[in-house]
Amino acid sequence: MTTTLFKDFQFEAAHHLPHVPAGHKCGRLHGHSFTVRLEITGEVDPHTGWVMDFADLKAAFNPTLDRLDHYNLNDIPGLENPTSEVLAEWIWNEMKPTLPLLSAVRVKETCTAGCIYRG
Ligand SMILES: Nc1nc2c(c(=O)[nH]1)N=C([C@H](O)[C@H](O)COP(=O)(O)OP(=O)(O)OP(=O)(O)O)CN2
Ligand SMILES: [Zn+2]
Repeated sequence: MTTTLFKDFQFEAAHHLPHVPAGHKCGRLHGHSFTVRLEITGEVDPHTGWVMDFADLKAAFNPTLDRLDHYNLNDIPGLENPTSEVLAEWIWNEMKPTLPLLSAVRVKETCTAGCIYRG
């Protein structure tokens, strides 16, 4: 039976959305405390009792997190239109090669808004 585990990460970043209608609040430069949840789905190893070590998940994501934290997301190649949807897919594409068990990326911009990308 498969099990899904997750780990949450937080980073601060600025962005604006270049394709919103004129006057839309998100066309202006502003910032968020973003939350990213990585989900990993796989078999629980009967010896270790885990799908993978949370510490290994953290170590795998840290280089990507460092590329996002305290940057203007619009300046990062691939994030010129940094909606939650685009960011979630971008993180998936960054992480899937090193985390083959990755099953979902959740991005939250605010306490009440976000999205989930499942590949
Ligand atoms: N589908 C999407 N819609 C919006 C995105 C997005 O990434 N995908 N992003 C934004 C803005 O980045 C905005 O900063 C966040 O939107 P919103 O939830 O409206 O922010 P508020 O904190 O102002 O929300 P309230 O609940 O109204 O206080 C916009 N839309
Ligand atoms: Zn925003």
